Amino acid sequence: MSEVLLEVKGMCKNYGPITALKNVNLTVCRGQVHGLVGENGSGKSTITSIAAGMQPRTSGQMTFLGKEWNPSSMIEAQRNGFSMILQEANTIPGCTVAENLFAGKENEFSKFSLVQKRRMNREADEILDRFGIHHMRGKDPIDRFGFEDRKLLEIARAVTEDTQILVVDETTTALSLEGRDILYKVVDDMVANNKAVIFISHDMDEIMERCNILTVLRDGEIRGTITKEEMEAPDAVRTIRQLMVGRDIGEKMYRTDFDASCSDDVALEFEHVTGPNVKDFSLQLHRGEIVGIGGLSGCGMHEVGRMAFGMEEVDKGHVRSNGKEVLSAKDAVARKIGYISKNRDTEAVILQGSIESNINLPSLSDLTVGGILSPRKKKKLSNEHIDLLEIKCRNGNQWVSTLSGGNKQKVSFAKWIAKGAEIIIMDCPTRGVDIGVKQAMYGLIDQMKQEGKAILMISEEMSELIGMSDRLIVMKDSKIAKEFKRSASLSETDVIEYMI
Ligand SMILES: Nc1ncnc2c1ncn2[C@@H]1O[C@H](COP(=O)(O)OP(=O)(O)OP(=O)(O)O)[C@@H](O)[C@H]1O
Repeated sequence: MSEVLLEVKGMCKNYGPITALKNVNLTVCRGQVHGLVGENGSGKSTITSIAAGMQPRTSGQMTFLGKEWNPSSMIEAQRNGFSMILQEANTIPGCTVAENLFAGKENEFSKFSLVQKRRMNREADEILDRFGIHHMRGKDPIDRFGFEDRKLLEIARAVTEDTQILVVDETTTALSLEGRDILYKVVDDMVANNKAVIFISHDMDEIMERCNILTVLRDGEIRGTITKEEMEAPDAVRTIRQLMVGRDIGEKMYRTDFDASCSDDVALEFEHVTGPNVKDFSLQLHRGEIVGIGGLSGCGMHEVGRMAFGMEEVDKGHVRSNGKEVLSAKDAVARKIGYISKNRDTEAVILQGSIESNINLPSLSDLTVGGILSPRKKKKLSNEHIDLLEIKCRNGNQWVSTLSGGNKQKVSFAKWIAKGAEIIIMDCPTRGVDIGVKQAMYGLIDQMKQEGKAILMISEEMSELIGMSDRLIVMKDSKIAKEFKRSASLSETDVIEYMI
């Protein structure tokens, strides 16, 4: 075994009555891409965030580079060679790219109490270039960039020459396809330089391809460690899934039918729509139809979703639902349009609110009896959907901010199902969700189609687009580049050809 970098012994973490970690032992060595896998809420982010100095443990010991390890902040951990890329975007709005890149390190650029902005911008550009991120410059305002680009900046911020362990916490699903290549190169370089990566992901293909050792967690406990040799066994994925979930969940993920029929009724229509990053986009989405949209970063697909929900200005053309113009997000909700934003923590859920109030939010008018909100109806609706999506929580009163990433995503999905939305725009709907729940979500999406709902699924996950869509639209440079019909022979290579 190569040199041990991080050793965690008997770690426990309690949040009041909630036990997040029970007696966890973990060893990370040089040269490892150490996968941490487990269902949503199993404790993956808790272990890594404690080791990265974000929060204290309840009990247990850690050593890093052979010494006792008790970092009191992320900055302290990073200075000592332990960095983490968080699940959600963690940039400061209103600042420049360089100010974000060097947040907490401003002193390195100050002379006579003044920050040397030019030097800061220049050094930022050099760092960005080193990572292959040429389209962002130090002087640019961060607010000009979308979620995917801000995530790239976080990668550049987290990794320095001194980084010995990098934690990648469910980062790939937040990235565009090109962004993933940048991340994978960082991971490869870490291994080539005999450092280590702790890699958290729900994508089993990615885990099997990238990692050379795996630790499986369930309910805050380590359930097994799988070596490289064991990962190469023919039934390895099945064994790992069983360890994660505690039961055999089978192989079926997506729809198995190839019947792309739907109603002739148009539920949502884009007529020659032009707006920010979208040019002359036309589409008719029918009742009982799932239309997928895919493309590379900046292709315009996320903006199409925002326009459909009245969140983005339309400069030219029309967006209509049931023949009437969609004027605003409020108007969209009233017309039973739902929208799951990719930007989870800032747009899809209210973090400082309970699970119950988040799930019920779009449905408040339906939960009113004689002008007064019915507490019984509120509780019933939220409890039904907590059960339906298996949201891991104590009860509906728990704040969304205290949920694991995947469980927050389930809340954002649940509220539109609870509303009975007729048209649902889903931007990366299964982001950060574990395999068992993903399977359940695909089943629900298929059921919605059967019930005549209209679904627009925007995604970076090629397999889910191909697996679920009746029609698949590829966008490139703000326009539609190609439309595919549902087919058993459609492959990822066919689709990617039109993206690049
Ligand atoms: N501040 C908090 N208060 C209460 N419970 C919390 C808090 N933070 C985390 N938890 C709980 O700790 C458990 C472990 O969460 P953690 O985020 O580590 O899961 P995870 O395995 O990373 O999940 P995911 O795959 O969804 O990201 C969850 O049940 C979560 O609700």
